[in-house]
Amino acid sequence: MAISTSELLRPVQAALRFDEAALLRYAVANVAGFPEAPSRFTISQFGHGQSNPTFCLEVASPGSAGDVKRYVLRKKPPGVLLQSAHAVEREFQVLKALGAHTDVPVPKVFCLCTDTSIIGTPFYIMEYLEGRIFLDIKLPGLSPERRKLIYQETAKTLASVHKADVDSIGLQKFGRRDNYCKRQVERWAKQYLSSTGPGKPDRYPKMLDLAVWLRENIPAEDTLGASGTGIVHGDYRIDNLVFHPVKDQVIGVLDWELSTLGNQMCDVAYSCMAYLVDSSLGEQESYGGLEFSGIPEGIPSMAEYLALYCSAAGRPWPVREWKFYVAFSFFRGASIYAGVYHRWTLGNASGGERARHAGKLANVLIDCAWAFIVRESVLPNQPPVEIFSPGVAGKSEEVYAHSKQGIFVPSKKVLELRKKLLKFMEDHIYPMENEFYRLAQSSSRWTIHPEEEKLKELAKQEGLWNLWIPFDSAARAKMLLEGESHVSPRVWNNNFLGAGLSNLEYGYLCEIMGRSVWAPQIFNCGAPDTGNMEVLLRYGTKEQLQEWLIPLLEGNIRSGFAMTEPQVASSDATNIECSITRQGDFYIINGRKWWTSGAMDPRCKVLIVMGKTDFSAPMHKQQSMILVDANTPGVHIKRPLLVFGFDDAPHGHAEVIFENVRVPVKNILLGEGRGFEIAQGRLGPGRLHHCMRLIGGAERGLQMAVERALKRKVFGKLIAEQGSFLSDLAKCRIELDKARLLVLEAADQLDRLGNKKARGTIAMAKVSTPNMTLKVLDFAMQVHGAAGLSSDTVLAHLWATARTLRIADGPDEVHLGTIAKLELRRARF
Ligand SMILES: Cc1cc2nc3c(=O)[nH]c(=O)nc-3n(C[C@H](O)[C@H](O)[C@H](O)COP(=O)(O)OP(=O)(O)OC[C@H]3O[C@@H](n4cnc5c(N)ncnc54)[C@H](O)[C@@H]3O)c2cc1C
Repeated sequence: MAISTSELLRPVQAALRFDEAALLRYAVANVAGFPEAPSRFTISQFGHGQSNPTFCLEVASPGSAGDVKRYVLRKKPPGVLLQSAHAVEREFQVLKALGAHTDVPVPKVFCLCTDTSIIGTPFYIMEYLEGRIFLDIKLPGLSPERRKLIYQETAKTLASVHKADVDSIGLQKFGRRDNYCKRQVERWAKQYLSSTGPGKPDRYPKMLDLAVWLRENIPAEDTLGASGTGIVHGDYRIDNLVFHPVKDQVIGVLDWELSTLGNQMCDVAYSCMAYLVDSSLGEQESYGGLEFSGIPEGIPSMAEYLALYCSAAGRPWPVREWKFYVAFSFFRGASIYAGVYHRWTLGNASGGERARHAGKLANVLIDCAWAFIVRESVLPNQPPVEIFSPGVAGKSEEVYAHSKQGIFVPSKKVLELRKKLLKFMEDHIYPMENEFYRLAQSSSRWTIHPEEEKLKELAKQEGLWNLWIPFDSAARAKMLLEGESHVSPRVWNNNFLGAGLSNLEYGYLCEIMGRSVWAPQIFNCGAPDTGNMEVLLRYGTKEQLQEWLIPLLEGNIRSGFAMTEPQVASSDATNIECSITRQGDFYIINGRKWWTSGAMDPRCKVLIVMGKTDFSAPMHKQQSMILVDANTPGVHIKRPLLVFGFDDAPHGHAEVIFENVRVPVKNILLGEGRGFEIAQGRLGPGRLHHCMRLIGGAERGLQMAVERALKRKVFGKLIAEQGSFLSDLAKCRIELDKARLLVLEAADQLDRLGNKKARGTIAMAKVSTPNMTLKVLDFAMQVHGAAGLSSDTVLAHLWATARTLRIADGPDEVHLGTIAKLELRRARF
């Protein structure tokens, strides 16, 4: 459980007492609003913390009916101090700048006193923050959901500190930014030497070796002093944060004694120390951190915490340099604890008797550094993404927030986007449909209508571009690509990584795009591009992202997904026969695919091909996915396939032969044998996007049916006045709204629980939505009479598309099998 700020207060230690009357006179004169002749003035000391002694001043004004004001005083410790340590003047400076000019949560500072005649040392007075402090990093007594929120907030707050622009808040001279690590290694090495040795506590030789290793492994980025530099807090830990008394929100970052400017990744590594070592002072058997003692449910792993930080701060994933930063943190900690221990031997450690253990702890940290250095791997190559899903906690708060209005109520942001989208459809898409159809039925059908590219630019300008990208996938790509000079600034400036929506939020927008078969691609939200981009966002390497994802995000190229083969039942992908065989630095692909949607499009430049890299491996480890440049020799586009006579030009569904196609090894996605894993990641959201679009198609059909029925008379009455019409209309509305709710529920589950756990509901949506859409469109066609079956209305094309989706992305029977299997499993347990 957390402890409240006031619970940390203790009587002042005898060695730290000072002249209270002098302080009172000073405070009255220098702190605005400080009661002038208080009826009560008491001082207590915060019992937590080791460095600068910190006190609570309680002041009651006369006649104020017992109202007590609280302030916090922080001072240097008495006695001889190490040079540059305990710099309360610097603490004051950084708190003042951050408080005045940024959103970083810090206590307000009132005055700094450098006159040592008042209470013996310099001090400053600041705001007292009543809130919760989590002294135990395991957060006992909290639910997993709240633990996750507390750690998310901790990572985000550190990112907010690091994002402060020191040049514009007057802190540009607060420290040097270049060569920070190099200078820090020397500083703490020197400090260690001055706290240990002859006549002082023993020196640990491994510490000297550690200094050598660090000097030899300083990251190249350290010399640059540009990106990744700025404010470094220096002691950023969860117990230096004050959380709001009720909400899981940081209201104050404390203890800025070690703050400076420099390489901020040092700060991040330091804030991860709790995962690796328990550095609380005390007599203990083991000093193992969370990774050793077990990470309590809800608390993210170190890699996840780091990913949260990198995402919030917009920093690249530090896989190469992480060993240095962590080892440096241990080194610095060891030097600090050696200093604390030395001061204890001299009798002036502010932490009192607990400081007797600091010497031992310093040596533990040195051993931990070496244990970390010799680890083979310290971080996954790519940041984990699961932690970005809102989780149960996000959901429960969301549900609570919405409970006054209903669960599926779109946010203001979504409503605004929806309004814009509806207008765009009215102004630009519906009026162009006939024109698009005309070209698609002409001899130039496999070319792009010039208006399409113009509308794409307009959609970008309107902020209606790539709305499908879920925020967690965007976060991973940002981490991998941020700072890469050859990524066009357009990607960042124009929100090409989406609007930060969840799948649920996208659901409200995608269905509007689904009202016209031409719309999704105008917003770069069409299949199969979205599924292919999702694969790259989730599983691509940095190089793959640069080569293929960026042009796809920009809408400069299109893509295809080649899995289905004519000669085998492809609803069971284990049957696939296409071979992907390694030869030196290349893979050779041989196989025959069909229904590769989009492959006829002149802009289609890349295909994701699924095939087998190892025919002898276990069933689900045989398949791999590989990126194939569509212009590679041996890729033969044979013919477009027709769906009830529609060839869907200029997009098309192609039969493609792969004949000895040579593809560089770097094009493999995720690794050999990982094809099924990727398919799971791709198909979940992709299937739901189809369903969302179908809801829109059904909605348009229903609207057209009503409009027709209100205009056309049969046997003396409007169709809308016929009883059979009314009853069918009502039934269609019921079916449509049922399916919509199921799709939204599946999207919500996808956000909260992930692909695997949401698969049952996704399967239900995937079966019910095309079947519902077919019924509604059939009704609309019936109301239109023969016109409904012609190409004079959009109904026939919408119907043909809906019919394909009882087969494409898995036939109904396969999804029904999934639902039934889960149902039986539920019954058994
Ligand atoms: C318009 C359209 C676009 C497409 N786009 C693409 C694309 O871009 N890329 C791509 O790779 N593929 C694409 N496909 C192909 C599609 O994914 C496959 O058609 C689908 O997976 C089914 O495979 P299949 O055709 O080989 O049918 P089969 O596997 O031969 O199945 C035939 C039938 O068998 C029955 N069946 C299957 N499994 C079961 C079961 N477990 N229980 C009971 N009955 C069962 C079902 O009735 C099923 O329809 C597209 C298809 C269409 C129509």
